[in-house]
Amino acid sequence: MTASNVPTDTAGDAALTEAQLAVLVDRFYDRVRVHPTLGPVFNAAIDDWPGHKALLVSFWSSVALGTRSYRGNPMAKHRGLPIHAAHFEQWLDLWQATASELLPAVQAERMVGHATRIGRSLRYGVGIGERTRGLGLPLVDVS
Ligand code: HEM
Repeated sequence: MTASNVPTDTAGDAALTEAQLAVLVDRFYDRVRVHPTLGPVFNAAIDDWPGHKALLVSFWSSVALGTRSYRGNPMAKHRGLPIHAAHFEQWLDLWQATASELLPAVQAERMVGHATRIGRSLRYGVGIGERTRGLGLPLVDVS
């Protein structure tokens, strides 16, 4: 299904469709590829962009639509990548901007909510969660 077939529901109360997710993923990763700091990380890891996009559509349709089509281990995939906390913020900013442009506000908000939660877990998983900023207590660090 092409972008022109995607139903436009400006009220935002219709159910999100896999076609909408496919357009979101397509536009998002086109932007990621040319992003000054995200691009180099992704372009070094991904050779097959159509394959990556198809995988991510199945991931997001499993998350947002409950299709259970995705099989994989995102945590393991992100470990070992040269990712910093700033990458997660930039990733989320771009996701939010792209979702807001393409989806009705309610759906965009929902997709940003999913990504924020998953992103937080991934950050912990790759060892750059909030806790790595320290405990925030007035203790002397003897490590
Ligand atoms: C909310 C934030 C994020 C989500 C939900 C997310 C989700 C995913 C998913 C589902 C995959 C596919 C895993 C698989 O192969 O089964 C993936 C792969 C990947 N992600 Fe993320 N990701 C996020 C943030 C980031 C960030 C910040 C970066 C780096 C700047 C990043 C870089 C990559 C790369 C390079 C791959 C491909 C890895 C490979 O195939 O070897 N991701 N991501």
